[in-house]
Amino acid sequence: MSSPNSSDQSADQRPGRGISRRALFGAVGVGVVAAGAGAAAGRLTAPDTASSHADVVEFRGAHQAGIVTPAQDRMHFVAFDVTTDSRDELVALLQKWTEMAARMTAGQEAAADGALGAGQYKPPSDTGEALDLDACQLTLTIGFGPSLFVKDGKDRFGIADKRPAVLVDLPKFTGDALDPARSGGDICIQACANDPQVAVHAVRNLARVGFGTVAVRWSQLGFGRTSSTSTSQTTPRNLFGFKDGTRNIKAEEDTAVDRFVWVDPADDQAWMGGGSYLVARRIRMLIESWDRTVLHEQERVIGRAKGTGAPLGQRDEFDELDLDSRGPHGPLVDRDAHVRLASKEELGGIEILRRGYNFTDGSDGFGHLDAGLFFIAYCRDPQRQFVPMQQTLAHGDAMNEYIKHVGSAVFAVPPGVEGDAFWGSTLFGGSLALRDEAEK
Ligand SMILES: C=CC1=C(C)c2cc3[nH]c(cc4nc(cc5[nH]c(cc1n2)c(C)c5CCC(=O)O)C(CCC(=O)O)=C4C)c(C)c3C=C
Ligand SMILES: [Fe+2]
Repeated sequence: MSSPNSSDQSADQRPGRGISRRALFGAVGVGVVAAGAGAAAGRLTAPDTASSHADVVEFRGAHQAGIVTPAQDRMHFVAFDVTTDSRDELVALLQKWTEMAARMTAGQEAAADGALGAGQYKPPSDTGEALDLDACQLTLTIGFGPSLFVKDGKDRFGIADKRPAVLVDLPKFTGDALDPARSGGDICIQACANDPQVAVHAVRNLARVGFGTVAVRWSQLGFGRTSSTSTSQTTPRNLFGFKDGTRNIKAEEDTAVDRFVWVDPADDQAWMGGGSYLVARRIRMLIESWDRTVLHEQERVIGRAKGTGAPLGQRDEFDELDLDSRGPHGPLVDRDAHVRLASKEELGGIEILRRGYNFTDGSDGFGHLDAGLFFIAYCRDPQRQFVPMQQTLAHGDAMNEYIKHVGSAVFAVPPGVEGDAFWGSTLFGGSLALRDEAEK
């Protein structure tokens, strides 16, 4: 597996990277800035390292960052509709976005001297709310939805024959209560960072320059990662209070990552080689019902102990999940327990990489919290991995009494950008250098 894009150098120290936003406005000790930024932003869960606000995650690489790179604490996810019919305009935006993303993930303004440099009589080309903040491990990950390729039977941008066969809308699952206004989209961008303001700043600036070419269809803020994607991370908890991500695929598991996450160029469409597929599900958690449920039932539903995260009948979090273990009253892990039905042992060996976030979006007007899990999965083939897994859960999961799927989307996530490539250049052709040449 190639390098997972990770770097612990701060943006200020990186050679040839230009000046970071924070360095521009005066250097303060990193620890001070990190503590201040986290406190001001009301961070709810502790990051794994003290320096996680200053850290830069390398933008360029064989794979996009934000997939197997360590999951950050906050997320802003956005889905766009493309509003132009012009392929050239779309490609120009993807090129512009790539340059902005490379800058912002390095802790720089969206454009050089963007917030103040254009003077008093022009709108700034950086909105400014991240001026004093570090990179905060910002990652920006782009994906293309099925409707970008073909919509209402129309080949919108001359790429219909490049649509991978597995990139189709997900089937309706039993119990789905999907809101079309929170589903689908032509393009998605997943922004993750250890400070919410950094993630929101990135999405806002990308949406701002997209005006006239794309329009925001829906977006979701998330806090408190609900998975670990690296063995260096502790397992966080979801809003049911359970450790979530214990048995997730970890970046260090090269064989599993190659088998279940990265698309092989020979799979179908060569332009997707080194990419992945992203499945997003907005899952409401019926918190009030859950909170009236006794601990024994909560643990039976999940199949793990709430305190330690250990499989029922075991002692420690990472003890083996033994689905054959039995007690005096039957299987220790119930037949409809979530972890049993979602396990590779029950699903013919299938696995996915989970990278979701908790959300709370106020209340629903009926006295309930609008809270839940913004579930994100990365997989090599959504039809052979996510779909059968979700079909099994939708039919039999004991957890269904306490959750409702209300949003859904699937996107093809192209490989990473290397050299003068741009987001989507393997799909559309061309390079940043060619564009610069043409503009001369
Ligand atoms: C289709 C895939 C999955 C959906 C949707 C899903 C929703 C969901 N999960 C939890 C809480 C937990 N899930 C856990 C494990 C787990 N979940 C999935 C898949 C989906 N979950 C998998 C593949 C696994 C691993 C199964 C295994 O091999 O053991 C756990 C246990 C801890 C862990 O291993 O991560 C919890 C807790 C919620 C609350 C939820 C929807 C709101
Ligand atoms: Fe789960």
